[in-house]
Amino acid sequence: MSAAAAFAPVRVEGLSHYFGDGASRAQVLFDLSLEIEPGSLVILTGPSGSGKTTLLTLMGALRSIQDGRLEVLGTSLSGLQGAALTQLRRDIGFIFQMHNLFDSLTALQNLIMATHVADTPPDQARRRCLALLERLGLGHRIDHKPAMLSGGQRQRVAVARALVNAPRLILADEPTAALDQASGREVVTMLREFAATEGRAVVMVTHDNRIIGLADRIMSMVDGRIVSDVRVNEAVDLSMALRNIDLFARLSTAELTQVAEKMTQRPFRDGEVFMRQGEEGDLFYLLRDGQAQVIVSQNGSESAITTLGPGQYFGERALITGEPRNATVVGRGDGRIATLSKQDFQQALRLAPDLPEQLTRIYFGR
Ligand SMILES: Nc1ncnc2c1ncn2[C@@H]1O[C@H](COP(=O)(O)OP(=O)(O)OP(=O)(O)O)[C@@H](O)[C@H]1O
Repeated sequence: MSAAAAFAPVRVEGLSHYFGDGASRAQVLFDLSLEIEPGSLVILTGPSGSGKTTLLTLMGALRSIQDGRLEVLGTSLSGLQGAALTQLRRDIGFIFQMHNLFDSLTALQNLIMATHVADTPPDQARRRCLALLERLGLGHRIDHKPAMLSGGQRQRVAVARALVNAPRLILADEPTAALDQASGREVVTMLREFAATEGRAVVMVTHDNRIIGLADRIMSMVDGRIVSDVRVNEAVDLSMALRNIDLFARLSTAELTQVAEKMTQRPFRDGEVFMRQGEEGDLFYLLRDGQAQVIVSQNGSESAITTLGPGQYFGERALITGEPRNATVVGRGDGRIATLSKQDFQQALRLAPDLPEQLTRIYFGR
């Protein structure tokens, strides 16, 4: 197992979720798998009702796991209860739309109150709370109660409160909704620094386009599924890798970036079967890290015909010809793979004007 995998703050495998019973039972999350690396600020975005908050509350151990696996800070949440559940929630900082500050306490007291769960010596706790409020531009408001603060100031107190015990994971739902652009960026920049310097992670649900550029990674959900998963720095990297692929070599930088943004990248484990001979093809694969073995079965016997390495691709033939997969491809060792849906792949090919002719030559020999 790689070091990153061993310490993933959040690991989701085959997670599904349902609301309601009997005839009104509705599935809202569909077989999600993802891993969040330490040190990253991840934005979860997508249309209303796509399942973002449901996923976030599952990660926060605020709902029971129904189907699949979810590990947070190394602890599996299935069946977790009692003291173990309380302990885990203490390691998580929550920032929700309803900030739940205590109305009868001042900003500073709200923060100090939150430090009580962590057995911090009172002097130290007070100093830390003051420094955080100062940092969030609330140094002159420490003795104000929530009713005397603006919506944006209340939200910043809630952010400070989530950070005060230095949790290893922060889950935030629309933390900038009540803030103007400058304060929104300030809050998110602070969360990002927090994630990066302490090796922690922040997962944030947002519709706020003004802050999306601050994320390390952007996951988009539609109808309970993750439809794209882009590591921001990696998108640039990925478009460089695409440029080296003959199929895409004629695309402009802007077009390559567009394609890269539609790709999903994820880790894979030794032995994972990416595609099987005889099946219909629905994805294009680009190997980012690690190796993959191409196996062809003929007359009942299997032979490994080649091993692919980083930067090499597979799966294009079935998407172009419409024929079933002509080989099985299996991951060898742990690695990372990027995939593109059939529809996005075909759209990308259409961007290169003379490509269809070339492809006909290559794949149909005409
Ligand atoms: N407690 C509940 N009981 C029944 N259905 C629910 C419940 N909570 C959420 N849902 C449904 O689950 C789906 C996903 O909701 P969720 O709140 O996770 O979406 P979201 O992407 O966070 O939306 P928004 O951006 O509007 O907050 C929606 O169809 C919603 O109506």
